[in-house]
Amino acid sequence: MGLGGLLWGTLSFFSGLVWQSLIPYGYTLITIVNFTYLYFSKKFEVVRIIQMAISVLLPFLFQISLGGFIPSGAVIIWSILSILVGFTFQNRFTTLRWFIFYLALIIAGGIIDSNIFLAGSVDTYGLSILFFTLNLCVTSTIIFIMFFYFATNVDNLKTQLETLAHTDSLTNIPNRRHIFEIMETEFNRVKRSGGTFAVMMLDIDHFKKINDNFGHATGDEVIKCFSRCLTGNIRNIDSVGRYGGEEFILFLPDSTLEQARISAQRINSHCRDLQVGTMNSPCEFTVSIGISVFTRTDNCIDEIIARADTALYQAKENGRDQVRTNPAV
Ligand SMILES: Nc1nc2c(ncn2[C@@H]2O[C@H](COP(=O)(O)OP(=O)(O)OP(=O)(O)O)[C@@H](O)[C@H]2O)c(=O)[nH]1
Repeated sequence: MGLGGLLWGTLSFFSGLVWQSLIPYGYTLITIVNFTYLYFSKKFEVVRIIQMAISVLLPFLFQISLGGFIPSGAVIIWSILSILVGFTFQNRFTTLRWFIFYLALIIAGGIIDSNIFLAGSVDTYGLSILFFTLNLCVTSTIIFIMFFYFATNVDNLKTQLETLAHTDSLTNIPNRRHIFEIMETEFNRVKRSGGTFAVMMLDIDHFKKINDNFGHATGDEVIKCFSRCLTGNIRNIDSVGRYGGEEFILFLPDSTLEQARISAQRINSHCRDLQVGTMNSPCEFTVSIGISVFTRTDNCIDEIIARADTALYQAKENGRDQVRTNPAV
């Protein structure tokens, strides 16, 4: 766009429109200053607004300086191009607002240029301006709708991809990466502002035997059943994620070791009552749970997870189907 301003300015300059050429040259200059400012300040929002504003307003100013729509018709295409480029670096509804602004300017410009209000009637020149305005509004709206539709599809695809990248496909709960992101954010918040949280590692006991005895499909059903049990037994501020295989992780904000232990025991005993239907006998399962809490000396979330993992290992070593904390309580 900056290059476009440079070309337009040069074209105008050598066509004898010396002072008018300052407007596109000004556009190029502001663009360079704006992007240099972005490079150093990283204030994307400010730069975005300035760039969209000059992209819509300066072509109109250039047009006025040339004497209206007819002598400068092509310039206005510059604006619609800038607005469409807006789709790539801002929200599509923000782009829509800029487009409505652009349409309002075109309509206002067309009406003023046609002289309809001053003259009280419209002559052949005025009529051609009004037709030109109508034509411009219709074609730019059609082009805008096409781009808006395309941008909507891209946005929907982006949302779907984000959901896929964050969700475990078997259980529909956050996957390992996403639960880590959640825990890391909360860890940083608690480290800075104070507070506490607990982390629970949960593992289905002898899951290999379930697979071997009942088949892989029943194994998958057990994982889903356990996942439902977890989501049904947590507060809405807690987060659950599939850590991998038959291992899950529960993140409990504002919880002490004792509170987390009570919650873990509830999950542990609830699992004993669960059954997954199979062709033969129902499949029952138990879980082992290890818990730890945030301490002020922790430097990263992995340290708390490692402690919970040690507690889980102890629960397994001690005969499974039980809850262990680290430190022990
Ligand atoms: N059905 C099914 N099995 C899985 C899935 N992910 C991992 N597994 C199986 O889970 C089993 C885990 O076995 P182990 O790590 O030995 O653990 P375990 O048998 O539960 O033994 P303990 O944890 O010591 O009680 C492995 O056989 C994996 O192949 C899955 O998504 N579905």
